[in-house]
Amino acid sequence: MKQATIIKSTGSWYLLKDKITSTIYEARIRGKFKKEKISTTNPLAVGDEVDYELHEDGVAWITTIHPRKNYIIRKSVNLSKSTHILASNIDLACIIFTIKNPQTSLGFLNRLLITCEAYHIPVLIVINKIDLLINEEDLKEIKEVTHIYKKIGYDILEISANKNINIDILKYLLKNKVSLFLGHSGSGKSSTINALQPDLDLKTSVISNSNDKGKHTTTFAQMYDWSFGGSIIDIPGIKEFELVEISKEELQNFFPEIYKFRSWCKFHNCLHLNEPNCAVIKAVDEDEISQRRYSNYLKILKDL
Ligand SMILES: Nc1nc2c(ncn2[C@@H]2O[C@H](COP(=O)(O)OP(=O)(O)OP(=O)(O)O)[C@@H](O)[C@H]2O)c(=O)[nH]1
Ligand SMILES: [Zn+2]
Repeated sequence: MKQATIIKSTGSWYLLKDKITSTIYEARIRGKFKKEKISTTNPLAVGDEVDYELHEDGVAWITTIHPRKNYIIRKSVNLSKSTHILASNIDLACIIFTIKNPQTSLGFLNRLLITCEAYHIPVLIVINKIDLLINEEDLKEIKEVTHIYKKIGYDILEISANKNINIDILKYLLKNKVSLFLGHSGSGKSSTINALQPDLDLKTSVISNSNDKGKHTTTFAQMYDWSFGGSIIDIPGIKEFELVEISKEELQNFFPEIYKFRSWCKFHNCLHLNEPNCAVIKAVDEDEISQRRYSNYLKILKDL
């Protein structure tokens, strides 16, 4: 049986890349196979590992899809109740964060982190544009941000895409992994990708939907290989992740440092608001949990 990775998925046809030869084939799945997976509008997503048979006409027929280690979804635009899998089997999400030009709020960073936690995607926080940080205040902020997130256990790397600072280290961290770049508009995702590999040139594939008289265009995710090993999944239109649907009770599970202390709270259903004998509030008072993170937890909790 031949094995491959899906590198492009439009819902009706796919591109896959053979695991051994790296040959790319147009691929299809049988109708029966499709119907078994009714909960999503697309049975196969970029990143999926599959088995296939190559037919004489050069078309690869997908026979099996391997279990996904993780995936990200988006609510379908047309069918509000169903979901659409955007990508799967992601090894690393690179969150591009900036202290200034533009200033990325910690709230925004936290929302991306919560989403990655919920999807079980490992994260690297990349602080870009460090060439701009020259005044005392900026340097203090970068030190504090680094301290807060390192203490929780997140990996952090300072870079400058434009001044080529630490790009070699980033390359090393991305090598042989399937990654995803997330961040605010203007944070420097494209610049960073360009610094890593100038000739990569992510092309946004726009395909018009023939049922819609060509008016409607849809963009699809696609996987591109790095020349240094590994690949990046480009998902047009997900400049920023939306917060996944989570309940008030679940939120704390996605703040690793709150999750760590919760079992010592007096009440098993403690939300760490103002309950008596709350181990999380105590940890905040003792500076074991960052006040800024905790405040943001409360804010997100309130908004849920
Ligand atoms: N000073 C400085 N500017 C940078 C750096 N990286 C990116 N920029 C600038 O920031 C601006 C935005 O960079 P982009 O790479 O387009 O940002 P993006 O995240 O891809 O933005 P969207 O496509 O809107 O999501 C550009 O003017 C870049 O030149 C850096 O390391 N230092
Ligand atoms: Zn508590």
